[in-house]
Amino acid sequence: MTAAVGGEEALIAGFLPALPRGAHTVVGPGDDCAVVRGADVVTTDMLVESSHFWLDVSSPYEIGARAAAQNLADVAAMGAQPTSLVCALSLPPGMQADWVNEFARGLGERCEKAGAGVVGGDITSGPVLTVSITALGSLEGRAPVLRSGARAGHAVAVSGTLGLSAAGLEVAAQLRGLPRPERARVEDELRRAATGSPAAAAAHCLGIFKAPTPNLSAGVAAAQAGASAMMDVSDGLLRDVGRIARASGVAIDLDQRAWGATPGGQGVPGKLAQPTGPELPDAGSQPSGGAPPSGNGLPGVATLLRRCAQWLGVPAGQVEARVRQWMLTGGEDHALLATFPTPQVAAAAGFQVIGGCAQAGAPEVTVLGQAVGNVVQKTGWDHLQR
Ligand SMILES: Nc1ncnc2c1ncn2[C@@H]1O[C@H](COP(=O)(O)OP(=O)(O)O)[C@@H](O)[C@H]1O
Ligand SMILES: Cc1ncc(C[n+]2csc(CCOP(=O)(O)OP(=O)(O)O)c2C)c(N)n1
Ligand SMILES: [Mg+2]
Repeated sequence: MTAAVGGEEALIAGFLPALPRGAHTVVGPGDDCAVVRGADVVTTDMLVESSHFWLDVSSPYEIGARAAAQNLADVAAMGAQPTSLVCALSLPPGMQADWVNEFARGLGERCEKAGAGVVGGDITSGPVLTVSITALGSLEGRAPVLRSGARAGHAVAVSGTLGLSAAGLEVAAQLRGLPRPERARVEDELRRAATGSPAAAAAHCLGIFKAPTPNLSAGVAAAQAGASAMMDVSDGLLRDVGRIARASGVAIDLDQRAWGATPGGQGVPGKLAQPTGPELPDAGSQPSGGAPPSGNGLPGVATLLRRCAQWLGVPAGQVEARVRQWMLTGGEDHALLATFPTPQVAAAAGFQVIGGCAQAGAPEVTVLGQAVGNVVQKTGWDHLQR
């Protein structure tokens, strides 16, 4: 049944039961406004078909989950506890009511897990599917963790994964380029892939692209531990590190821990993504089939990305450079990026240290002391400059 058949009211009545009420909700959906407690921070992010997702790749459940995750990560990045969210949907002609119900289920489940209610929204029609979310959160009496609090001597650290969504986007693009029967065969291969195989890595990255799983509780943990600055990585690590550096008036140098290698270790020289520039050490030569990335931090992420690169057919000599590019410039895993007074404080909050802050001097962001232009061509995503 298309969403149009029962009209707006029937559609809304159909999916409302899938939406969590939330512990901070005084008045939920159904009136002109919701009334919520705990609205110290507010953020909004839109997702637009073909700019953020493809309807032939992501399920409605995944698009709902992703819309929630992207916005909840912004709340967490202030050191706030997400409390509530409103969701506006613009539906293209012919959309099925079941599609909207599944979207609501994905959105609702992620919000419920995060402790947030879905307290209202809007439905309209338009040429492409558009989702617009506004999320609110409570600081629970703490000061917000801004982008501007990093100081010279502070450690730079992340919680979560880097580069998986960017690699997953390439998997999605490769699938979309296949003729129909071949695509079905490859999708089946991804579904059945054996643990530790390149296909399993590709399937995992594709899953993160479709519905990222940021570690939302790390936001409050970082704030409680004394994080000095924080944001979520949506546009790419180097680009977003630059935003903290500029807001705080510090210089930030990242080291090889950012792409899963050991600092000062005997890295095997790897090729850069560009033909020119100095060589950086790679993350060593963990073979595919090594330990799974879960619980293994950024080195585990690099291992997974190497396997995904293999599945994508990246030539062996370019794999290390591609893994580095994904981890340094890929956004949308929505990892939390924070600075802490010391590396020990960062580690105690569950963050992985990837660099440090120094007195400002140009350039603001360097990688092992090198200008980022020597390391990658683009630092991240910009909707208006692609
Ligand atoms: N249309 C807009 N009107 C007002 N402020 C905006 C608009 N678009 C973006 N901003 C603000 O600019 C800043 C940067 O936006 P953005 O890069 O989207 O941040 P984020 O990655 O946290 O979503 C944010 O503080 C955001 O609120
Ligand atoms: C179909 C498709 N193409 C490309 C991308 C890649 N992409 C889209 S937006 C984006 C960066 C995040 O931007 P935005 O949604 O504006 O988040 P914000 O910075 O506002 O948090 C990236 C890497 C994608 N997710 N989907
Ligand atoms: Mg935004």
